[in-house]
Amino acid sequence: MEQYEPLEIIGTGSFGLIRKVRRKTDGKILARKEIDYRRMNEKERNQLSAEFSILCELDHPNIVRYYDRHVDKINCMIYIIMEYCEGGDLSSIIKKCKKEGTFLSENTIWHFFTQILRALHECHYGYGKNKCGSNHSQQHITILHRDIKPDNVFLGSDNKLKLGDFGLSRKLNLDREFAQTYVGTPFYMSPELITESLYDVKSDIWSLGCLLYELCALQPPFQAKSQPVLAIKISTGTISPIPSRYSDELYNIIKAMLMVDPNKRPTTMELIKMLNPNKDIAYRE
Ligand SMILES: CNC(=O)c1c(C)[nH]c(/C=C2\C(=O)Nc3ccc(Cl)cc32)c1C
Repeated sequence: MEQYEPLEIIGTGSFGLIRKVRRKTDGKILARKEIDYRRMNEKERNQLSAEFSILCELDHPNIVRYYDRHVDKINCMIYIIMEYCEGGDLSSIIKKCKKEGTFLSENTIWHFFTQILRALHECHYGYGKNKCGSNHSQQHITILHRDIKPDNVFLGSDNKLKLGDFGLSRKLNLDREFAQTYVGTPFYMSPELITESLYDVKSDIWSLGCLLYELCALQPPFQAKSQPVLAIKISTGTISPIPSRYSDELYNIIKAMLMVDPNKRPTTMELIKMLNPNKDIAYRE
């Protein structure tokens, strides 16, 4: 770890904190997730191993780039070196709007949504990049993020959004295999998790719908003071309208992703096809 000069702590991720670091060889600024594995149980250590194997597979402009990992056995620490995102997370951007009494423009919301959708499409239908030397040939893999929320989407130095923190993610070998246990943020928990505790690609789509709703309304679509009441609200799937400043098209996409029946929710491919290319014209790559 002497390769990196530690700088300030910038946030917390799954299992540990996130610190800004400077790579000594070239001065490049990176982000380091620091995990004390003494405090981790067997299940958490397995999940961390899963995160690492997932990070090795992903290489996409809208996914936080993974660089390296180190184990410090003396201090029982694991360090994961990743891309630094100087714009911070979407949660801070939403909080800033609420504080200032402003809303994100529809154009910005389409721009943000398009990028997160591309990242999620890569997770659900991409091909492994095996960047860490594993010898499997490029094959289709399904990666469930399982904790899509504004805190896990970051703004990179290239002004691109990056889906991050795969600390709760799961790689599925079979497309329809379910990840048996649910973890993640209750606000964004999908109805099928409340009833059956099964998680698949359509559960990520639900969370993406919750995130898109929150970009518009500056609050989650389902809120309650207790988890049982929250579970009832989620199971009904009833949402309040988004501010009238936004188009019906935006509201319709949110409603499609928040269908209680997961089979009625669109896939990332169907969403990409629904998006009118003109919606992103201001930011076309
Ligand atoms: C107040 N903190 C920030 O503005 C902030 C900044 C400038 N960067 C971050 C976070 C990350 C960052 O910059 N790179 C990351 C890679 C993985 C994960 Cl899980 C998080 C990050 C944060 C939370």
